Amino acid sequence: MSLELVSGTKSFDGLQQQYRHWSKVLSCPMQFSIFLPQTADREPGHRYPVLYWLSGLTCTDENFSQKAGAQRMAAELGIVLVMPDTSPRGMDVADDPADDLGQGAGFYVNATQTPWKQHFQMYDYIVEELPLLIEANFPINQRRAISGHSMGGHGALMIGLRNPERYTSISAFSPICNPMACPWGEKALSAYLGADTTRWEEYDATVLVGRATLHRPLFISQGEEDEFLKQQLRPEALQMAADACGYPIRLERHTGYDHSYYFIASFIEAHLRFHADFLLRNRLESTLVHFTPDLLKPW
Ligand SMILES: N[C@@H](CCC(=O)N[C@@H](CS)C(=O)NCC(=O)O)C(=O)O
Repeated sequence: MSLELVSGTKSFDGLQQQYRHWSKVLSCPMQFSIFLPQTADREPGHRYPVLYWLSGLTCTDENFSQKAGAQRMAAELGIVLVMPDTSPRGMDVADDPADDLGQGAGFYVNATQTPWKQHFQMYDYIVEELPLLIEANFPINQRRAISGHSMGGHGALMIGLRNPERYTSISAFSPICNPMACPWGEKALSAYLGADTTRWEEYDATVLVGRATLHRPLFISQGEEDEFLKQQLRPEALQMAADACGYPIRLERHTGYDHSYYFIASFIEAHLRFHADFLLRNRLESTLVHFTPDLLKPW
């Protein structure tokens, strides 16, 4: 798979870049942003761990890179940031005039319904295709963490809970915690997956938390003045499900903050430091909350 450099600029001694590539999984060209730290005191051949960031409704690969101010801490900690787009795009790709369906609103699922299924395979793109591409082309190791915002927070929680062997740690800002039971989720999951709600469960963090056999460190930040909190996000549903099955989650609520990137920018340092604690450890097993010997691998 070849990569085409779209733009590049120096930031905090590292590089902020955008690339285009052909996605076999999504059957269209895709763009992603990446921040590559460049730390003078690291030895030649050093390989960095990666944080994947999934953005929310209406976003592209650029919202986080331009608004969150994450590069300073990523440079200091020595973490690569990978920021994919939120859906397949293009004239030939199905779309909907609403903000919460179609292009810019892929919900990180593999669609099974017409007209979406031809291109909307974002789950496979984020879990399989993109990491392969990143790991083949950049100086990184195979330690991955995942985070995101709103629809992307849903994506990060759902993907992290389903793939604990792939990610050292999971975090989210203002995530859609229970998409099966909120208007955004009901609309998207019924369009992409059809009417059978048992298929929706594999994409709902509140359901998945109860099915997890391996617990990763999980951190959520939520603003109390978030305009979508009560109707769309429902962190209390996830907290209840996690408490019921003994999955430890750290849910921090912040007075006065809303749903915007101003909130993300205010707390991104805490999330990067949280992930660094696990990404930069010597062995993955030290990150396990519940020790499961079968899944231990040297890193
Ligand atoms: N327009 C949408 C919500 C759009 C929105 O708030 N998007 C968030 C993610 S859910 C975002 O990150 N927007 C882009 C930005 O603030 O840069 C609605 O009101 O239903």
